[in-house]
Amino acid sequence: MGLQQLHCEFRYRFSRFAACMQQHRRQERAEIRGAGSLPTNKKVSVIFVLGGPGSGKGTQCANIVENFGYTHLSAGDLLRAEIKSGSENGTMISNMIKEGKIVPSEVTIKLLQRAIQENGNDKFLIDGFPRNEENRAAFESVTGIEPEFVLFFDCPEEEMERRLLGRNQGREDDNIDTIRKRFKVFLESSLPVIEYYNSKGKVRKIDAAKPVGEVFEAVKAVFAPAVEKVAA
Ligand SMILES: Nc1ncnc2c1ncn2[C@@H]1O[C@H](COP(=O)(O)OP(=O)(O)OP(=O)(O)O)[C@@H](O)[C@H]1O
Ligand SMILES: Nc1ccn([C@@H]2O[C@H](COP(=O)(O)O)[C@@H](O)[C@H]2O)c(=O)n1
Repeated sequence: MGLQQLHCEFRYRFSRFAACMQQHRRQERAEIRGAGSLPTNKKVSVIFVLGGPGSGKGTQCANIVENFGYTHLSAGDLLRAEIKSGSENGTMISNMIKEGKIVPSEVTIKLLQRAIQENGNDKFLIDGFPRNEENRAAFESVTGIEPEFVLFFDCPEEEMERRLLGRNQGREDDNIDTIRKRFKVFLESSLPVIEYYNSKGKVRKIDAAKPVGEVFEAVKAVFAPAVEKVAA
């Protein structure tokens, strides 16, 4: 075999190998979707709601739901419900939450997938997710969903600490030791995700240190133009 023939043969074999790999990866992604009973063809619009612990995400999500027709999915609430349900992952999740650590993405994503699938709405506020780069990349590759934008509640630590210590909802992670751990995780793992979306022009930053009503005025200004566009 001449050198040129050898080169052609190599190129042919390599292109077959590359096509094979591509097909394998496509199949793998489809299988993961199926395994999570994910909406394979449900078209949804998603907004990620991010911010430090106690920045007021849940409070503002309730206002957005009431005014703009979204469904609120809190990753933390779904994890707490999973513990209560007696799931085999319950003890692991409970230990992670007590330590302020981030639960493995596959667990949280399955819960989010199920909640999206079971809900009749097609507009979701996903609160407290993605919490780190692994959450972000896994969600995108498993669901193929990209957020419309990220609503970021920016609040100083002292104010968040004051709010969490006064929340009084019996949460096991609202104690000073766990709160400090959660702040550390937010700074080290969650802020980089917000920076990632910021570099793509997707972050809508809200000054969350103000009173609830004033924060919601700023939130409305983010949502209202989108609603006006649909109505026009
Ligand atoms: N703008 C605000 N001013 C004062 N208190 C607030 C404000 N927003 C929320 N709060 C109060 O602060 C506490 C934390 O708020 P919320 O639960 O909405 O925060 P969060 O960001 O969802 O917290 P987490 O991430 O821990 O779930 C609650 O007791 C809430 O009533
Ligand atoms: N994507 C997530 C979201 C939450 N957690 C764990 O739940 C705790 C409470 O979350 P809140 O949003 O309700 O404050 C959080 O500290 C994590 O332990 C998670 O692992 N992954």
